[in-house]
Amino acid sequence: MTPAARVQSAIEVLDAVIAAARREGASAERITADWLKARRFIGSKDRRAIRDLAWSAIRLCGEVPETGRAAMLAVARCDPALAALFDGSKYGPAPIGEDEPVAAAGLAPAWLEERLAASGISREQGAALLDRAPLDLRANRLKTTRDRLAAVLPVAAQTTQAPDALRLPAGTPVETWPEFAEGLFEVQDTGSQLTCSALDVRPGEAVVDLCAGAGGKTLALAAALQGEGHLLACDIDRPRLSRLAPRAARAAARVETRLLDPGREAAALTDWQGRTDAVMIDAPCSGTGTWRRGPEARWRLTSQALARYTRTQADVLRIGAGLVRPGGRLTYVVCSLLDVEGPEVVAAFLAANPGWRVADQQVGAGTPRGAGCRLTPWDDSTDGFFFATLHRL
Ligand SMILES: C[S@@+](CC[C@H](N)C(=O)[O-])C[C@H]1O[C@@H](n2cnc3c(N)ncnc32)[C@H](O)[C@@H]1O
Repeated sequence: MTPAARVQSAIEVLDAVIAAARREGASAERITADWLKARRFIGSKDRRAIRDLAWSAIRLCGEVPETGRAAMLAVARCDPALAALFDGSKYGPAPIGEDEPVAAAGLAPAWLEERLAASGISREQGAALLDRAPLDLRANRLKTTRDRLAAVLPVAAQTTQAPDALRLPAGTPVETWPEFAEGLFEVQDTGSQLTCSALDVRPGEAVVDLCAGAGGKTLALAAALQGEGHLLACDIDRPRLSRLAPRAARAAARVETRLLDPGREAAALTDWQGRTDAVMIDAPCSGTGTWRRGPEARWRLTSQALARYTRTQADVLRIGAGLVRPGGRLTYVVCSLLDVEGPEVVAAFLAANPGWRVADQQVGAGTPRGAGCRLTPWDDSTDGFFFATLHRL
C-alpha cells in the first residue's frame, strides 16, 4: 500500500467512526477492527499505519468533525509531510482544495471543556487525557506474585504505584500469552487497581461489587480476599455480567454473580442488606477519565446523558450504602473527572446521611478532591478516576 493509500483508508475509517458517534453506534476501536477485518489483504504494517493515522485525527479534533477528510486535514495542517500525501494518486486522497473545510483541533466539545475547567482540570491535565495509554497488568495474587510474574514474562515490565501492577508498552499482545490463559494476570489499569485498594478488602470479609460489569474490579477484590470470605458481583446488564464467570474460572477466583432488575435492586439483595463488610460501587459514568482508550467518547457525550449518569450515580450509591453493616465501608468510584459525577455525588450523599464519615484515602497516588481523591493521567500516569471511601458509623 502506498503512504497516500493509507491516508485515504484512514479517512474511510474516520467516516465510519464519525457516523457511529452521531447515532450512538459502535466504538472507534470496534469500527477500526471491523473495517480492517473486512480487508484481510491489507498487511500488518499498513494496518498499524491506518489505525495510527485515524486515531491521531480522533485525538486532535475536539468537536465531531464534519467528515473523515476534514479530520485528516486537521492533522495534515500541522504535518507538511502528511499534507503532501493528498496528491490525487490512484488510491490516495484528492489534492487539498483552497477553501476546503478543516476540522478544529481541541480537547472536547466546548460545553464539555467548560465543565472540565470548572472541575479544576488544567490545560496539561486535559491534554494528557488524550495521550496514548500504556498497558497495565495486575498479577493475580491467587496464583502468583508481581515479582514471579515479571520474571516469566517474555518482555521487560516496569512496576507502577499499585502493589500488583506491571506496565508494558501499549499494544503488547498479552492476551495471546500462555501466562494469560493460565490466569497469572489480568489487564487492568493501575488507577483501577488503586481504587480497589481503597476498599482495603481483607481475607474472610463479606464483599459486594454492586456494578461489577464483566468483573475488572471484582477479580482484584477476589484476589484481596485470598479465597476466604464471600464475594457477590452484581450488575443489571446480563451480557456484561455473563463475561465474568469464565474470567473468574481462569483466575481461580470464587465469585457469586447476581443479575439485578433496574429499579428493584434492593429487593434482590435483602440477604446482604446491612450485613456487608465492604461494598464497591463502580458507578456508570461519562468516562471522561478513559478518553486515552476511547477518545471518540467525547464526541458522543451530551449534557442530557451526563444528567442521566448523575441520577444513576446517586441511586447506586444509595443502594450500595444500604448493604453496608454498621462499622463497614464502601468505595464509590467513577472513571470521570467531572465534579458533578464524583465529589458532588458524594457530598450530596453525606449531607443526607449523617451516619457516615469519610475515610483516610491512602493508596500511594492521587490528589484530594472533595471528600475523595482524584487520579489523572497527567499527575499519576493512570486513567482518570475519582474515588471516595466512606465508613458507616
Ligand atoms: C463502570 S461500569 C463497571 C465496570 C466494572 N466494575 C469493571 O471494573 O470492569 C458500570 C456498570 O454499572 C452497571 N449498572 C448500571 N446501573 C446499575 C444498577 N442500578 N445496579 C447495578 N449495576 C448497574 C452497568 O451495567 C455497568 O456494567
